[in-house]
Amino acid sequence: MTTMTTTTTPQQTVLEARGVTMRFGGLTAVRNVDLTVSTGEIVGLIGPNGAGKTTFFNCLTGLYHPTEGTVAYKGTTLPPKPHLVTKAGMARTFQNIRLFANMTVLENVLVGRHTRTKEGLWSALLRGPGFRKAEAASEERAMELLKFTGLDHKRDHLARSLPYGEQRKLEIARALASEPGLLLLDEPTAGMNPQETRATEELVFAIRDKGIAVLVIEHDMRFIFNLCDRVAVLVQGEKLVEGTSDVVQGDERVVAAYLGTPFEGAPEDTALAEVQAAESHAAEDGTAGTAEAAEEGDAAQGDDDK
Ligand SMILES: Nc1ncnc2c1ncn2[C@@H]1O[C@H](COP(=O)(O)OP(=O)(O)OP(=O)(O)O)[C@@H](O)[C@H]1O
Repeated sequence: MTTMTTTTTPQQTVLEARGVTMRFGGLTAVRNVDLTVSTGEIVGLIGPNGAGKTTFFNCLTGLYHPTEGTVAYKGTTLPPKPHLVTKAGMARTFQNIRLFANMTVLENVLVGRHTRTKEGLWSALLRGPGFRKAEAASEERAMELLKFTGLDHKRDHLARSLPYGEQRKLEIARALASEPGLLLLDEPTAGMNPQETRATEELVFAIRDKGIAVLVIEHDMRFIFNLCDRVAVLVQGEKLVEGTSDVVQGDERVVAAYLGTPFEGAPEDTALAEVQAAESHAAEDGTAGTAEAAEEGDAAQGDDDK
């Protein structure tokens, strides 16, 4: 047996979700999901529509109180309260953009800094005197983030006047304003054209290079497989597969889950194998061509065409 020597940089676990389950009445949207994200990692969370991805994000970020399970950030279990989760170091964007539409680009980022200033959210939104004082100190950092996301030239534009792709970038800038160690992105390229998607890919790599771990939900598979060090696949609330992009792309269960087609070992497959075995047995016995065999053969052909 050969011994393999690996050189790995020590990684810190940033996020550790254990046995997360979320039930809505009789519906279990997320079932017993474990997931870890470490420093320096970009992890993807994929799955068909309704698989439970956003519900899982909501459990991680305190919007939902999971029915079972725990969520820890850098070894400390988080209370299910969004502002405390953000304060601890986890920030997120939303599937449906949630900006302050009538505030400027700069103001949106400044509001995102409220967990890192002494002023609270209401003071930031109402722009009280305390906030104005803190604002002066925060502005430099906010401008750095606008530059980083390529929005510095739009600082005084109202958020609602930005094109869609820039609104998504602004959401990311605002999330970064809370100085997170982990950024959760919910469908960051939804509605983007291919150029904007590529730019977002570059932006996520740059965020990772700044030492911020990233967990991203996305339906654009090219984006996910280009970007992620590891991908977890949720299907009907359960984690079906987790691995590198290559492992996930090569897993027939994932393809089957997306296409709704049977895979090797699936019950439909066993039935098909039984039909084929019966057919060849009939052919050996010289009974091929009977009505029964023809019917079974048609059924098998029908399955193949699906
Ligand atoms: N607040 C809620 N109350 C009841 N059911 C909910 C709630 N939120 C989500 N669900 C249900 O939980 C399941 C998972 O939904 P979720 O939005 O998490 O899936 P998703 O994987 O994010 O889907 P998509 O890719 O379409 O965004 C769905 O059946 C959904 O209808």
